[in-house]
Amino acid sequence: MTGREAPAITVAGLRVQFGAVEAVSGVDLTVGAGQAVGLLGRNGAGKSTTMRVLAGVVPPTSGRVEVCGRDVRTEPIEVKRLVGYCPDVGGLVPRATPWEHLQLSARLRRLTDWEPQARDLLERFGLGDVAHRVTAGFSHGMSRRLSVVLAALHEPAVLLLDEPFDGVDPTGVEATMDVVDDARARGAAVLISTHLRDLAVQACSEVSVLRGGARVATVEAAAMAGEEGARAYRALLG
Ligand SMILES: Nc1ncnc2c1ncn2[C@@H]1O[C@H](COP(=O)(O)OP(=O)(O)OP(=O)(O)O)[C@@H](O)[C@H]1O
Repeated sequence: MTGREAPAITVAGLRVQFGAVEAVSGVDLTVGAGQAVGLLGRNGAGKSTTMRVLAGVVPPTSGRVEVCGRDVRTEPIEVKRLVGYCPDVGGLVPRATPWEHLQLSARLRRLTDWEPQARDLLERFGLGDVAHRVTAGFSHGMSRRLSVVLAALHEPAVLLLDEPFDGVDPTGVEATMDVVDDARARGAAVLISTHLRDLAVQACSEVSVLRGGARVATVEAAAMAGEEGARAYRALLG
């Protein structure tokens, strides 16, 4: 299968073991080009670990994980090139400014003509005024916003957003929704892990629910909306 024919994200029978802890014990997931899928589940369900495997940060213990047809195990550099990843925590250098983060990211990815896109993203996320301030003093929401900006800079084929809405105010949420919509419009695949069910419904076409490291359901996002969706979600959480 060539990269062009493959789904943007393929996860089949993923297991991840950390010593005695089985963080992921059977996740299957497919995200096609132009699709956004939400990952829901309780704390410790395995959402971030699944994201980390897709980002090439954590190796799978077993299973098949591919990004645009590239195996995360055998083609990690190519996978990192294809993916834009907003981790759930960390990832920012306290002594560096947003602009320096963007410069570094652009250099590592050998991007050219990236500055207009970087300025546009910083403005959209309300970070224009702090572009040259070190991130050490950033609030949680500001750091989240910058992490989304960094994930989106190179217009990746696969956008992985882990808790992008956590502690983010409504304008930041709106900017993130725009980034997701833009990504889908240019044919990228988006995977969003969040505890905010309503925002997952808003951003995504499908939602997968993880429980105890395994996928228990994949449903149309609309099925998770409102009071009825809340009941359906609670039933899936067990
Ligand atoms: N590096 C690690 N070493 C040991 N255990 C880990 C490690 N990373 C994750 N785990 C464990 O794997 C399980 C799944 O964690 P994960 O962070 O993937 O869950 P999550 O669904 O993202 O949770 P949350 O919603 O709280 O962010 C948890 O039991 C966690 O303690």
